Amino acid sequence: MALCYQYHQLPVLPLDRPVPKHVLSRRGAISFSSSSSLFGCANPRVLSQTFTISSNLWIPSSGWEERFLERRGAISYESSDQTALYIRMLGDVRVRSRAGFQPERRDSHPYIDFRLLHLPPETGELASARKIRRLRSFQRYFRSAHLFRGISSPNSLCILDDNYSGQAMCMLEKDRSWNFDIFLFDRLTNGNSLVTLTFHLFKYHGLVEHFHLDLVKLRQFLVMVQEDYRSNNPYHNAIHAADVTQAMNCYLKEAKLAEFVSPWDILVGLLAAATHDMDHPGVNQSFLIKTNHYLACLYKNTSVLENHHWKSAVCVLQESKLFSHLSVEESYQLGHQLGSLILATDITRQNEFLSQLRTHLDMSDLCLDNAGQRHFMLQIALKCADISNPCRPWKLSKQWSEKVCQEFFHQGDIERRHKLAISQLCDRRTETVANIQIGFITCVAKPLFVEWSRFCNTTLSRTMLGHLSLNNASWKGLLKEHTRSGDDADSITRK
Ligand SMILES: Nc1ncnc2c1ncn2[C@@H]1O[C@@H]2COP(=O)(O)O[C@H]2[C@H]1O
Repeated sequence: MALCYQYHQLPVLPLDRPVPKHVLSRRGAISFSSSSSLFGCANPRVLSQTFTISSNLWIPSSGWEERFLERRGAISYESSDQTALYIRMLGDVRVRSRAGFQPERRDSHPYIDFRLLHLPPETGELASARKIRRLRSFQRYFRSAHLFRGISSPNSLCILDDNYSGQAMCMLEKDRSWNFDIFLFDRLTNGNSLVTLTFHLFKYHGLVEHFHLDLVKLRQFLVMVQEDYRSNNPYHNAIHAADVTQAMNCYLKEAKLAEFVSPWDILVGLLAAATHDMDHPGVNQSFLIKTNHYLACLYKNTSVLENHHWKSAVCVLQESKLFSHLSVEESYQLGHQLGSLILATDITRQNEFLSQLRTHLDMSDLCLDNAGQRHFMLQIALKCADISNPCRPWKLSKQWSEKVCQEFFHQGDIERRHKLAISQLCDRRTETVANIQIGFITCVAKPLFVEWSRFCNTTLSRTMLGHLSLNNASWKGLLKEHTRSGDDADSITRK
């Protein structure tokens, strides 16, 4: 069965209509057959002129190939990769036809316009769902357009926004607190935690002055990054990126690193944290491989997602022109080091990094005034930040655990529905959140954080290990309770 992966709204859908020659994808993403010469940067603004949307499927307008090819001049691509000019996936669909649509407040939950409830009944459930999705896209567009221009919402709730902004600013004063509640911060910033936090950190670290950054371009860049995360992913969304950026900032301030890191290291570290999961589709690599997704083909089944996140980041960097004043060599180094950090977050490479770190610590041979070794420690720091959620206080950690498992189980549901082999940890009928957490903490998180604590030897690194043990114990307690009462799998996290 031919499968087409729908980005904005899982699941995989059987293709029930002829597909235009090179176009394989649906709304929210565009892909091309691997043999196509049309690998290029699918910029939403270009695509909205080039394609029309019909029944949720992108249909090319006449002359689209020429127009699309024109765009290739502005695309970044690896000169070493002959076939693969990079495809920037379409992060959003701009729906422009809804004049008079009033924006409403949005918190970290998906936006829903409740007037949809009053639509005539014959529109049916599917049509309503589609409209909700389109309105949500519009909301994102509207919100970002306002952010660009610094315009606040015209309705009365902007008074509350000011109030919330004040509270968010108070939170930023404790930007290095390990108890930093990123979920609350996201609500207080009206869903803009990634933009607000990263913008603040760039200013706090003096990166704006040091690299002569244009503040407007910086904000536009961060808005584009945030927009490229998919808000309907329970876990791999912009709040996760903000959480990782906050953790990375804490780690950059750890004495052993802080003594040596340069403004350049801080710049690359924060950029990598903010962009490290850009345009994550909410499914893992094995899913992309088994559904013959074009990204798997493009990146030859190796670090497929991480390569995609990196290339998405580079595209947005270029589009924003934030670093257009850097020399060719500096720009190359920025892209290269960003890639090396993001690629290190591939969890399948965990042992490779862990054993290198162990060896260095055993030999006490880490020399952080060497740029290469500093970069290695930045890779480790980003890896730690990426999986730091089990080291947060229980109230925060539990939420992340539920979200990541929700994403796993959603993938498993799709696989079951389409009679694909259900990926490890993704079967809600056999797995529980508690079991997954105990396994993840024991086999993945603890070994890494033990070494990290050996390296840092600070209060923070010991605090993280403390939370890790407490959280593990809490999950074990929940599991025991669950086993005694014979509850169903889902109820285990409700307790
Ligand atoms: N709390 C958690 N429980 C289980 N797996 C996790 C948890 N946090 C992170 N992960 C996994 O660690 C992976 C790190 O890389 P990814 O973000 O691609 O995907 C992440 C998840 O698969």
